[in-house]
Amino acid sequence: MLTLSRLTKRYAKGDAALTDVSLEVPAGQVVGLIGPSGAGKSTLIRCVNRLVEPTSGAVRLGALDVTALSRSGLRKARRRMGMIFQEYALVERLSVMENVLSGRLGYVGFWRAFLRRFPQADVDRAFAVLERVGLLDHVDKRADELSGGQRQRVGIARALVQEPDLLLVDEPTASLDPKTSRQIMRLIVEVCAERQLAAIVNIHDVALAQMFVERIVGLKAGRIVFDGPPDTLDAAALTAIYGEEDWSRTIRDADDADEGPDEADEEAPRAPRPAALGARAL
Ligand SMILES: Nc1ncnc2c1ncn2[C@@H]1O[C@H](COP(=O)(O)OP(=O)(O)OP(=O)(O)O)[C@@H](O)[C@H]1O
Repeated sequence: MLTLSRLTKRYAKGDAALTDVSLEVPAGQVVGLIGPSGAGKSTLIRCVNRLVEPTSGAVRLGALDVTALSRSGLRKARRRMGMIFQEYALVERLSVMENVLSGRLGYVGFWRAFLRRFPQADVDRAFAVLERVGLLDHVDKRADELSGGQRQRVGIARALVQEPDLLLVDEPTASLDPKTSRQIMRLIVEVCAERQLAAIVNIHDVALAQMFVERIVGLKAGRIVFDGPPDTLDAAALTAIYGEEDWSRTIRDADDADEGPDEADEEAPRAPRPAALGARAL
């Protein structure tokens, strides 16, 4: 369980980017974080692993108070938090396998990492995650020989090889075509279910989020203004998040929601809709 309690971030000279954000994400749940540009989505994700230091409030992962950790404690805690980026953040001249193994750097000593002598158990783990993301045939390819979708699969494998409890995902599909975007979202949701990972996915594409995640959180000007299942994200909620607009073409109505994505061979996992997770009017 990831717990954010009254998380606030005020950048130097800036207004508050996050104000009193409280959120609980249980193991296995994928939250789609939506909101207009500048709403604080990236700041929120980065405050969780303290790439950005929160000004106040607390982040807990299970029983661990991440906000109270020293530098060395934080290094260890970050092993438990996999991060996936929009631009993949791969080392272009390194192979797929080497990029994935870099996810184990938090576990191996400096010299082993420097000499790229990873323990066999790490190599075995890397093969296993590469098989899961469908890249076993590409392990020796250089990262710069891959398509965008394949690169993002490497990014996902690198996060998974850490054996995290939590995935922090920042715009994973922003550089991908619509079909590849669905495949990547599907993969993220599936691996979170398989491994019982909590995840926060920062995503601009509302329809894509609605298609795959079981819970949507809407941020506006650093505050949570919506929290509920995707089929409760109606015109009023979208207006609360983004402002006045004709939302009729954006909203997936209940009938569409039951149909799921259109490719028969790529049925999206039906996100559970826990009865307890009602929309919060905020
Ligand atoms: N390093 C920084 N220094 C000062 N202000 C910042 C910094 N990073 C972000 N901000 C400000 O904090 C606010 C939230 O920014 P953030 O990048 O978290 O929003 P976002 O919702 O992720 O936006 P986008 O969807 O455009 O990526 C914005 O007003 C932004 O200008």
